[in-house]
Amino acid sequence: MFVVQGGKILLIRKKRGIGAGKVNGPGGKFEPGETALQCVLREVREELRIDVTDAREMGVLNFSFTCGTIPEIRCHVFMASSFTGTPSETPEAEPFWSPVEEIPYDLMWQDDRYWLPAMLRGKRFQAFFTFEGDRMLDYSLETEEE
Ligand SMILES: COc1nc(N)nc2c1ncn2[C@H]1C[C@H](O)[C@@H](COP(=O)(O)OP(=O)(O)OP(=O)(O)O)O1
Repeated sequence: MFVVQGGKILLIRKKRGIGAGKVNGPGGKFEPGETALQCVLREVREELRIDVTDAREMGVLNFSFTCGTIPEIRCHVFMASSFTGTPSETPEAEPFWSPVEEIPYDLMWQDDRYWLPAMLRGKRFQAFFTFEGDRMLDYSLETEEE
């Protein structure tokens, strides 16, 4: 989930789980029976203690890993601009606001720099990425017409 307000984007330093130590948006794994929207709203509440009120799904990321022991990940990406509550640090995440022009891509998963700029221009997208550990090997990206 990427909340954007007044030219700033709400990011987290992830403290545990997949991608611990990286900067990302809040998010996490489905619980049984959840839709993607229910999942992301719950994860944002758990990780940042806020309730997003206008989530919209913008795209899907498909990750595969060369090692064969990590299962493929299908990741639904949402954007929003309003929420209730105050973003707060939790055992899972430390929130911070970044100017949209200064997103710290070098601290994020390598795929983010390929699709996040298009999403921030309001474009929906679908992408496929192959990773070897933390290193991105290959990708394909489809976005809506500019
Ligand atoms: C492989 O590349 C990835 N790129 C990006 N941009 N994001 C990724 C990548 N791999 C995983 N993610 C995202 C997807 C989720 O938002 C988190 C993974 O969260 P995790 O499964 O660790 O979630 P937890 O917080 O542990 O969830 P539970 O609370 O359900 O255990 O990273």
